[in-house]
Amino acid sequence: MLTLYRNARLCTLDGAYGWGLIDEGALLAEGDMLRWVGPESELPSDVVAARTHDLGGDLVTPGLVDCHTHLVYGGQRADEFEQRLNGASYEDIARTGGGIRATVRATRAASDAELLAATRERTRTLMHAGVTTVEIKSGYGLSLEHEARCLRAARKVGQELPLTVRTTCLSAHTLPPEFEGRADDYIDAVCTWLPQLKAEGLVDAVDAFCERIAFTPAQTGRVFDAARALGLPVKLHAEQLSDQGGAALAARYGALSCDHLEYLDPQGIAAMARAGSVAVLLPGAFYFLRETRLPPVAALREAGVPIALATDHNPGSSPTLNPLLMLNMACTLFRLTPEEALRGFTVNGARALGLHDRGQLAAQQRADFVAWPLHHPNELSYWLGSNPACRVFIGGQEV
Ligand SMILES: N=CN[C@@H](CCC(=O)O)C(=O)O
Ligand SMILES: [Zn+2]
Repeated sequence: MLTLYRNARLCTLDGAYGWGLIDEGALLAEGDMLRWVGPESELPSDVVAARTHDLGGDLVTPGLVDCHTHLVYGGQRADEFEQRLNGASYEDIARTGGGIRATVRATRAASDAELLAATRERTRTLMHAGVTTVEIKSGYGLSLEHEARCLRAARKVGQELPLTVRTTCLSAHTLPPEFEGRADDYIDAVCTWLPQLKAEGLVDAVDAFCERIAFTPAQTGRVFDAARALGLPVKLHAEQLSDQGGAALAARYGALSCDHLEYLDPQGIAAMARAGSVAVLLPGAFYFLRETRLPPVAALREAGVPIALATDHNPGSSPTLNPLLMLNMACTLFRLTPEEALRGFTVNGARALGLHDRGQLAAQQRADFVAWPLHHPNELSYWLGSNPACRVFIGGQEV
């Protein structure tokens, strides 16, 4: 059954460059896939659509892809925000039992129902802001039982809501207190959990935090070996607070993406370019932690590394559910162009998840799109902190 969506100003992002604007455009979908995209005047004359939607002249973009989030957690960390404003650093707080470990305590204390309800609410907020595909990481459970609970909550939300949820196992996020002084033993344990979590259908990818306050490159490599043995793709929190050579390591495993990257060096960039890994930049965390070291955007561009953006929603370093604010911050803080920012939150975000059937408006792409009451796509990164009332279509259905 064909459905026609007409009277739209399309921003297709089709091709490698440019907005791909089509005035008075139309989309034709069959089921959840686009079959034809173009000017309404060129719609094939033999098309008989069973249903027609008038999009009222709105700007229509591909659905947003939030490719890096930590949406499953208990509690919040406003107290640490206050501590940092009184002089403590993110690393100081982490080293004294706060930070990720504080959220691990709150997550373990939350019931299954509370975790599910909180995750559902956060995901729903993102969806109504234009997100049609979201990645959700574990990483605040840090035991087999609690990591499984977090990943189940993410999977359940993907079954309950119409958007696509991709799950990532981030058990190597930080060392849980019961393994204090035994980081290698903890990594051994994580490597034994992965087959069980995968067997339950809970894991689409594997991630780790390679950093002074988390795991070494050698420990990260062991997690990646275990992922590779299971045929699972990897991603990495790399070079956020220091240069550990994490991106180059991840690239050797063909990583889908390396994320954060403020301290990425030229060797890391070259390795990512060779491996085809996406650079996921996270302006929310950069802003919220008041980082000063900028990710090497110009060098990434020059090397042809695709750049994606994400909210990185988490309670410690990026407590935002506002994708358009991330577009604005990527432009103002990282000097991305508005077009690069939108590509980062659509087609390149999809690539960072290994998905090639979404992120552009073109035939054979999913019918995931957003109708915005705006005239030009550069406004998506312009209206600072406000969210235009958008209409979100996932698989051709308005949500
Ligand atoms: N960098 C590591 N992980 C998260 C923050 C975790 C936290 O502070 O709770 C991030 O992506 O920013
Ligand atoms: Zn993260």
